[in-house]
Amino acid sequence: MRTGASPAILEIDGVTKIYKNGRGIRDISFKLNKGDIFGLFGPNGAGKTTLLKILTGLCAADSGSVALFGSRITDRFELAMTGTGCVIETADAYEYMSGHANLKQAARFYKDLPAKRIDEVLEMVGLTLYKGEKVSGYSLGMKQRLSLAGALLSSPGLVILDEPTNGLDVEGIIDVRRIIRHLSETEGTAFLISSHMMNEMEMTVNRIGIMNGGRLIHEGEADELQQQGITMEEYYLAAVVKSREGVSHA
Ligand SMILES: Nc1ncnc2c1ncn2[C@@H]1O[C@H](COP(=O)(O)OP(=O)(O)OP(=O)(O)O)[C@@H](O)[C@H]1O
Repeated sequence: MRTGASPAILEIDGVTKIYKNGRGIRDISFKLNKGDIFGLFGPNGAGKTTLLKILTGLCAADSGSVALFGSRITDRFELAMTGTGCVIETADAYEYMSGHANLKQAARFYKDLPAKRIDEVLEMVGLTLYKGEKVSGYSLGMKQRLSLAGALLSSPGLVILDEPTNGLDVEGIIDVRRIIRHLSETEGTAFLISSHMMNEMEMTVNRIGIMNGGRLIHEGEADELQQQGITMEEYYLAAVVKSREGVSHA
């Protein structure tokens, strides 16, 4: 059971970012606690990537605040990002290097990382057999797994994943879900996972946020829906349709 006393791992408060074309995200607020697996769902263009980019410092919000592990990213970016692993959009790996060599390169950014950690994360994502092969010969799914391995290198308390099952086959999707659940249960790692493929993630998340048209139109516990006897997909479609009707009637 989670207590309200422990500090939030991630706290987003009133985040707004509007691009020059008038689109973007408005007034987004929610919190993540230790071990939470938060699924951020929404159709294409809902604003998920914009939010994740703000959370990881890739772009700045117009207003609102983001705190990671109690530190605001605008005040103490490096401190806030310590303990956060992320994969935003397709991660770039050096194609001419092996998977292992790529991770060795990435490991240089972290102080005091034990050498065996690289093999540990490769094992977690099921790439041990292929670790010596050049990334140029990897499938998209293998590249996704390598990105995930990179995000796990520093044993982060929060992992942010943008569309983590993109390009994965069924087995790969099941593996990614297994890794996420295992780390949440055994290490208390929190995950923020954005996806427009709700059915791929609904068995993994314990909390859901639904974005549409730049707004968070629903936020709550995943099992609330089970108690109501509706699937996450049914709820999602109803929420998105309702918010569209709200906009068109406004
Ligand atoms: N750099 C940009 N300049 C102008 N508009 C942008 C920019 N990036 C995103 N947008 C717009 O902001 C809105 C939110 O886009 P965003 O990429 O965050 O959505 P998304 O939910 O991640 O969608 P997808 O699943 O397609 O990646 C969209 O209307 C998009 O067209």
